[in-house]
Amino acid sequence: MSLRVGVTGAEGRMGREILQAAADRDVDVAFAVNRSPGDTRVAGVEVEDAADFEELVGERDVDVVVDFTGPESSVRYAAACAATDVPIVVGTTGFDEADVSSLREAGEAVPILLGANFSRGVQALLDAVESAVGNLPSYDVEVTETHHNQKRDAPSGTAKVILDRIVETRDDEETEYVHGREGDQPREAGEIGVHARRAGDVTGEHEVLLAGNHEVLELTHRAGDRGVFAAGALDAAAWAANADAGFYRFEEVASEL
Ligand SMILES: NC(=O)C1=CN([C@@H]2O[C@H](COP(=O)(O)OP(=O)(O)OC[C@H]3O[C@@H](n4cnc5c(N)ncnc54)[C@H](OP(=O)(O)O)[C@@H]3O)[C@@H](O)[C@H]2O)C=CC1
Ligand SMILES: O=C(O)C1=N[C@H](C(=O)O)C[C@H](O)C1
Repeated sequence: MSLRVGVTGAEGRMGREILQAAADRDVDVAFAVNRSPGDTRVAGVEVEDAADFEELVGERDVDVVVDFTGPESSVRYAAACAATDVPIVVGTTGFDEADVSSLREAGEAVPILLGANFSRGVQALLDAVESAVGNLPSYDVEVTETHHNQKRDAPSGTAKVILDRIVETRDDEETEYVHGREGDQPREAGEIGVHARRAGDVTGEHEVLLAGNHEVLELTHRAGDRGVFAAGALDAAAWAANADAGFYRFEEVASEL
């Protein structure tokens, strides 16, 4: 039987990609919602009002919800999923610690799968970063991300996951993030520079630069199309639909998909 998904943020950049990818791979759409639904259909699917999410997720036959919206709504949708026993894959970024605690709490009732980047290439980038940082412990590290001019959160969710991986690998309590630099600000030991650029319609780029000992290593991922995120999110949805309740991160389960 084919997977039945509920889609939030259906008229957003990612919501549209998810609905198109669902149509392309014969995934059924139980419902699609947007905060301010327009009159048009997206990939042949009628878009309903996100105000009715709690009713729709309880009443429609849905295996898993796929959510790319904003932190407030994702927390609300995850709580409604927990109350109705429906797993949810969350692609939204920009959460604060309280939001993540709320998502974890929802994970006590249903599978909650959080992924800041559903591309396969970024999962490989994380492994490459771990290897490079582990092998070059004394090198300076700078992380730069570039996105389209409509992106709200900075640094990107992916950059934060990359930073977490660097810090876990270094295991150095002195590490401090420096977001951009200005004025008289020489580099301190233990610093990791973090740079967020916003321009045009760039889909998403992440670069990790390691420099020391008269050499430079650059590890870069560029997404050419949002379809890579949608494909990974639907793979994750198929996994989450059959998982046990719990709070999962995409980078922990990606190799199983
Ligand atoms: N994990 C991954 O692989 C990826 C993650 N993302 C993340 O997904 C999220 C959405 O990105 P994108 O599609 O580009 O954004 P868009 O702004 O294009 O779309 C977001 C959609 O969700 C709705 N929405 C936004 N914020 C809220 C909110 N607070 N409450 C309710 N509805 C909301 C909007 O509806 P309305 O227009 O009515 O407000 C809109 O339709 C971002 O956090 C982004 O960083 C993006 C790409 C890949
Ligand atoms: O907002 C985006 O567009 C993207 N957001 C994600 C993030 O914040 O890391 C993933 C991707 O880079 C595109």
